[in-house]
Amino acid sequence: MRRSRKPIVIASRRSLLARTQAEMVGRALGKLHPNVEIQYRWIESEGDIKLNQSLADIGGKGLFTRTIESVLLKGEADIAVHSLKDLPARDTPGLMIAAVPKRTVVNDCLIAKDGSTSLDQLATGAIIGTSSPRRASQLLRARPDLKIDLIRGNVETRINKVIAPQPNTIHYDATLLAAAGLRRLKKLDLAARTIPTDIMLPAACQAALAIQCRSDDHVTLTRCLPLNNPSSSTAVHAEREILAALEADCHSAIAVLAEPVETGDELTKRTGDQTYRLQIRILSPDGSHCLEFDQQTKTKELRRLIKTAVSQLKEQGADDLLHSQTIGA
Ligand SMILES: NCc1[nH]cc(CCC(=O)O)c1CC(=O)O
Repeated sequence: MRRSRKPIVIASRRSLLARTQAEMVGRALGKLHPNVEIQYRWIESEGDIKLNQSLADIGGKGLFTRTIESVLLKGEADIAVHSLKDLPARDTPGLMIAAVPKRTVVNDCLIAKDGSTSLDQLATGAIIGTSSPRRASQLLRARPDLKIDLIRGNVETRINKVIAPQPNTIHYDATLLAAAGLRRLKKLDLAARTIPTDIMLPAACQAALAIQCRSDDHVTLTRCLPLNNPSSSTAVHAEREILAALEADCHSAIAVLAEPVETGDELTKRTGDQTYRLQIRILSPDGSHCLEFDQQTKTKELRRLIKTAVSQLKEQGADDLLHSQTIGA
């Protein structure tokens, strides 16, 4: 086959999950543009190098993504593929999200050494490895007896730290991981152990991928556009708007989920007049205080609902909860 057009260079982290995701996007782009060569640039991010420290301590959310973003800004790649939940809520100047592919299962999964598949099966005082304030506070809200211990490393490392620990290392009874990542890594038995969202609401943008490019690169933008799923995109942009408006950071125990509600109604599908359910949960580190928002609206009213949610949560004291110190700090 003749490959005459400018190649598409995709930048991504080197971790197995990041690589798998980048290759999923690469394959989809290859199918759309059979005459365009797809190349990859695998990049070591700061977050992957400083694995023994808490994410919150070493620079927070942007850590995994900013090295890759700088490669993109320098023109050394055309596209970056990220887990959208790892991207800061506001776009880096000069870059934009060109497409959000269809989002898969949003839940977290319980990975327990004894095979427990729900929180109530865990032994009293079980030690749960997580460095996520969101997961820790919701765990403690459901089960105040649990002990939380910091855990870091990529997905495979964390599974091994629980299931097959090295001698003389910290013992963990369980950890929580996103089902979406486990599925992409083909760990389907573990991905089946989902926790319902009424107990464990996911992080904003969990399970969604971001295909990012330079805002002025119209060729690449146009090439990526067919990979965009409009309802997943609307949902995650709503979630990012909420994080930005609340100025949530990596210390914040906040969960946000905007979900298209299945009405099954043909007219709704045709007119795109989709209903979204917006859920927000903000907690104190120990889970004893919890602010919640849960309402539905149509696409065209979503902006207004976000504003209502943000002002309501702020009135109820969200700022104090969001900026109090949590585990890992
Ligand atoms: N911060 C790590 C990270 N970023 C995205 C995912 C999972 C995949 C996703 O949410 O798309 C994970 C691991 C995890 O939380 O289990």
